[in-house]
Amino acid sequence: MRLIIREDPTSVGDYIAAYICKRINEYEPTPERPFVLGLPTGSSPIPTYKALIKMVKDGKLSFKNVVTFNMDEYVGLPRDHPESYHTFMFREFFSHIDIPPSQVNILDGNAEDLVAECKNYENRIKEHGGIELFLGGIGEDGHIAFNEPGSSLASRTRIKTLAYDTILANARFFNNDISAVPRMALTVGVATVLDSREVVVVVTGQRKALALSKAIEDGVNHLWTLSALQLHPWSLIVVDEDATAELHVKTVKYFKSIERVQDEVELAQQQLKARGKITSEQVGSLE
Ligand SMILES: N[C@@H]1[C@@H](O)[C@H](O)[C@@H](COP(=O)(O)O)O[C@@H]1O
Repeated sequence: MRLIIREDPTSVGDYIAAYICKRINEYEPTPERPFVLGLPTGSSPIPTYKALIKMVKDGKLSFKNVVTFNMDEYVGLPRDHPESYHTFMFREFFSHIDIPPSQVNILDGNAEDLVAECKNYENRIKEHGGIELFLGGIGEDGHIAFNEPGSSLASRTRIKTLAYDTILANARFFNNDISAVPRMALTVGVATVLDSREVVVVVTGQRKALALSKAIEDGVNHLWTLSALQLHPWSLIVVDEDATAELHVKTVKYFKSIERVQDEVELAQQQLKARGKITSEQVGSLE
């Protein structure tokens, strides 16, 4: 696992957007071999989406050959509700980039058969050859997607009842009316995220500091589902200074030092690639 620390949420967004841009461009996606990208909602990824939109507008990046899978969706909220994750994703991102809407996958929280909807979603991901890079966010209780505390670390896409903490946290999007927050959601599972070839997680703000320390300084634990990332061979968490408030100084120093080494390794790999010694797929990463 790597941890990248940046000054504020805007710099975090810029870093992640540049990272995703690089990955997509290196992959050289085509209609036959699209780049499969997992995406989150929430306020934390908004600076990333803004930076990605700018890259598309500046002609540095295209989503024409990208297929996306969103992490989660509320159950029972009309698709055109301002707080549905469908609405969120088109408002904050998809409407501003060049992705064909047919390449966007978002769970349908109004499906007649929710269990079948979840099963089909997993199958669709498999049919696309799995997710290349899953971008995620976390809740204050350390949940990734809607994998609330106590979720199985082997979980797959399914229906979840939201934890009271999450309902309280998300009430801010529903005029602070707790009763308006849906009680259930469809969400990819922890194992669905872990199956992705690469996972990048955005964590910003002091209110996420405890979750971050539990996820990276304590052991793998289903009460802090982000901690499952410790089992992933290629994961990256990008945080702002506020989110590091609960980390040990030693932890922060360690991760800052490996960022420098990572840069050197990446440069050496790019040089090998430029000299035709390795392919794009072989350009590795340091864990
Ligand atoms: N289901 C979503 C999560 O996927 C998201 O990570 C979290 C964080 O939201 P924010 O970034 O607004 O703190 O919100 C919801 O709970």
